[in-house]
Amino acid sequence: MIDILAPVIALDGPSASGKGTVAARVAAALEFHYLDSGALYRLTALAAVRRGVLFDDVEGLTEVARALDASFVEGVILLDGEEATEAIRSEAIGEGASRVAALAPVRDALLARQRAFQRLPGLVADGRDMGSVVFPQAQLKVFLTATAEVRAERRHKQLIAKGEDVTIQKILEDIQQRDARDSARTVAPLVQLPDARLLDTSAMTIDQAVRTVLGWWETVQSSRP
Ligand SMILES: Nc1ncnc2c1ncn2[C@@H]1O[C@H](COP(=O)(O)OP(=O)(O)OP(=O)(O)O)[C@@H](O)[C@H]1O
Ligand SMILES: Nc1ccn([C@H]2C[C@H](O)[C@@H](COP(=O)(O)O)O2)c(=O)n1
Repeated sequence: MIDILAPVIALDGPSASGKGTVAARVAAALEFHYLDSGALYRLTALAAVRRGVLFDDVEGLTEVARALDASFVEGVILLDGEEATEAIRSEAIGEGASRVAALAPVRDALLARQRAFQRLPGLVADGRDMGSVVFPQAQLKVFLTATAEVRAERRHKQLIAKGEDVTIQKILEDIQQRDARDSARTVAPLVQLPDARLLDTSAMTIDQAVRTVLGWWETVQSSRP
């Protein structure tokens, strides 16, 4: 059951900005639940590919999202009962996720599933519309970003470590294309909300970013009546 009293920290930001890494660490430090909302769009894209549903088939994609058999168990992501943790991280599935995420009926189909993560003692949620649509009542909203060049470098390191052969230039182009699509779409676009705090991690370590969010959370906590 959803616990609407459970506090929410919403972290939104562009691709490869580090939101997932920071959100997971903040959640671990506070012993809060963690929602990786991008994983749901990636799972929808992967399930669509596996079922032969095309990315321009809105009805088909909506049905895939509605019927998504996905679970998150201690960092392991299952799709149809099989591990999909790594499979959803490919650049191709990221691209597909960005396309399915632009469809309003797909987003609607995934909304209740995301809100069900709001449980005591609290939730840290990362994505593009955590603070605007899914948890507009979040006690702390953060817009976490970094320059496209820094993000491309970070993603490049990540992919090289996984043995993928890809150039920084290609990653930078993909990131810029995805930023444009995620920000320009009409439904739930990626924007920095007026009530979100800006965290530019271009020149920060992961630890510094995590400490900043935890510091902001303490401030929010201490100013609550
Ligand atoms: N402040 C930082 N300094 C250096 N590397 C970082 C920093 N933050 C994140 N990283 C690294 O950048 C890479 C991308 O981070 P992460 O996957 O958390 O980004 P993301 O915003 O969740 O991406 P996506 O939106 O594509 O899921 C990871 O390898 C992570 O370790
Ligand atoms: N709340 C969200 C989360 C993700 N998306 C889209 C945008 C991305 O292109 C794609 C994959 O997300 P990532 O794993 O890179 O965070 O899903 C969205 O529209 N809304």
